[in-house]
Amino acid sequence: MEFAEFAARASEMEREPADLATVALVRDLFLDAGEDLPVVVRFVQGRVFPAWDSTTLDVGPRLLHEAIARAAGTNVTADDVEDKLADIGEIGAVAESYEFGGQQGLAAFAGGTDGLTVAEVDETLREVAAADGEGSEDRKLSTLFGLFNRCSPEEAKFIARLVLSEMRIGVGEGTVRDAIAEAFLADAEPADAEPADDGETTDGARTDLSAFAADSDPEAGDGEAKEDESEGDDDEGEEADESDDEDEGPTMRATDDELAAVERALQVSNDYGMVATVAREEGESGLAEVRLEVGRPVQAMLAQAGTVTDALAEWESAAVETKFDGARVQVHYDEAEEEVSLYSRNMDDVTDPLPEVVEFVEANVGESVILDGEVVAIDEDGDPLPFQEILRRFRRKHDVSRMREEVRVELRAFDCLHADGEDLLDAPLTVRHERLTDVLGGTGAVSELLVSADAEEIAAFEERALEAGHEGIMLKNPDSTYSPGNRGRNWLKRKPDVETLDLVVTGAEWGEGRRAKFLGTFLLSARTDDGYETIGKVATGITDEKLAELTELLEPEIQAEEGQEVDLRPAVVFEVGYEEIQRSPTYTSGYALRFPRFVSVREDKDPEDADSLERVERLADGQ
Ligand SMILES: Nc1ncnc2c1ncn2[C@@H]1O[C@H](COP(=O)(O)OP(=O)(O)OP(=O)(O)O)[C@@H](O)[C@H]1O
Repeated sequence: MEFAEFAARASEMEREPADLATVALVRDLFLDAGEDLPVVVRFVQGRVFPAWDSTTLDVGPRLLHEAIARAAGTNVTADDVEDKLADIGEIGAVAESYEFGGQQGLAAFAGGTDGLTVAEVDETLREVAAADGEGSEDRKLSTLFGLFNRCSPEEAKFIARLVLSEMRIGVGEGTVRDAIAEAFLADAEPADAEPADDGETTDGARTDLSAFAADSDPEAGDGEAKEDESEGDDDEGEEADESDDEDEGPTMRATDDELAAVERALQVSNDYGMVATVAREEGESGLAEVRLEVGRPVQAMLAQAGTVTDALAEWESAAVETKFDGARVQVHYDEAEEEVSLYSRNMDDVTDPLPEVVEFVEANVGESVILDGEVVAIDEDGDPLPFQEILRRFRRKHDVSRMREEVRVELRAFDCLHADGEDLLDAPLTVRHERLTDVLGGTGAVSELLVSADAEEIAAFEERALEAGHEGIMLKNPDSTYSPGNRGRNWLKRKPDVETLDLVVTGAEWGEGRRAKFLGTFLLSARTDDGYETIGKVATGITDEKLAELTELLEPEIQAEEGQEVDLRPAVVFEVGYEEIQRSPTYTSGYALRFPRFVSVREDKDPEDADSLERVERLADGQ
């Protein structure tokens, strides 16, 4: 395909305000792309390389401005280009404002047969990326100059944007996915036929299916013409239907299954060009065969904020893990090549900055795997250091060995996406975790997993995690599959408590079994003008040492005992976190704390300084 043709189509997309009409334009471009399909699919998204490939052109704005200036003529300087950029605000429009390369460029623009092709642009931009080492700036500059020199203004607009990886034509990942499905999987419908499902259903499905694309799409919502191309709006949908019927000939509509087939293949591969080609050549069954590949990163599954109450309401039980305060890392080990590669949350290659993780994997993993986890910085005692410390290591290109001395890092793995030739994305979390334990068992790098339906047990787990210096806990649906790039409700990062309350301990219970000599569960009360009203119990599932300390503190205050229960003289104040205050007949205050969590003993406070029932009421009203 001639690049002038591509540029003209891209301009049309830029002008088109409606989402569905844009999908139709992209679809038609894909249908006409022939052997350039993979390149065209990447170019509409402003990419030269597939999403999984972190290779960049490594061309800064100044170099691009120089190249444009040179091609624009002897009387134009990079400073002129920059002045214009300050006026116009966008490099594509600036590039478009010049006449490049005299007659040659104009001939191409006029549809001359010796015009620049999409394949040539791709090849040239790859040459730019490959220029490395001494003199590479000059080589990049002259290669780009050569390219601009052959451009019409419209072509130059898109070359400039491609160099900076932003097409600004309102085509995000959701649009490309829909266009692939419509171009290569959907059946054509007659122009005057009513769609089998009405537009609303199809649009609704698109919105759902687009969840991952909207989250992970750096362009989502950024398109000038279309706010979020993956979100179907009813009005726009209708409008687009009409214009499709009038102007575009048959309306192709991919089914939910077809869209899902494309989406799955994209999630697994992060290679839009390859997926489009497979869809065209082999259809849905070919797409179903697209597998994870060791060495090709996958998008990380993400979490929403949530509470223990949410987790236990949504699932029968929750899989609870420590939330490590580090940086996300995806570990790939190729057994045949004996090669480890590490990727960041954005799929950037971070292998070189983390040699000790590489060494750890080489020493401990004996099969090909893709693991998900976190790298954490730790001190000499093995305790976690704050997140900022890991950042000092994560993207470092220089002085890695010196930094290695300064900041120690370790892997904490929490998921296994692939092991020994088997993709595990569709396996339940608990099964993936078992596989992870097989892979790394005995190394201490596997994140502990507690599956529990008991809020107290979860509170105890959280307390241990916090005591050990971690950020908190993650709550996951034990049956959930791994959905790359998705920020769904299957992974919840527990919201930190909004407030804490300082409450008086007015009762307690002796523990059981090994803990029979410790007071374990504590009855909490809020202060009123006449005394104290109970509001909840907190079970501090902390260490024996801590329980012994609290027992020693509270035992002298015991006023009465009945079975395991004791009455305590109001003397000690606990700071307690909670998720919510509810009205409840269980306690004398008429309120109960949901998911109370012991934070500390307020040694500096007497019972008179504790929080009043009035404050509890105010907080409950304000929730
Ligand atoms: N056990 C774990 N399971 C999953 N993620 C974990 C775990 N421990 C730590 N994490 C980290 O927690 C992140 C999610 O929560 P967090 O709020 O810290 O991330 P963020 O980058 O600030 O925000 P977000 O990921 O929500 O955009 C994950 O991306 C991962 O890096």
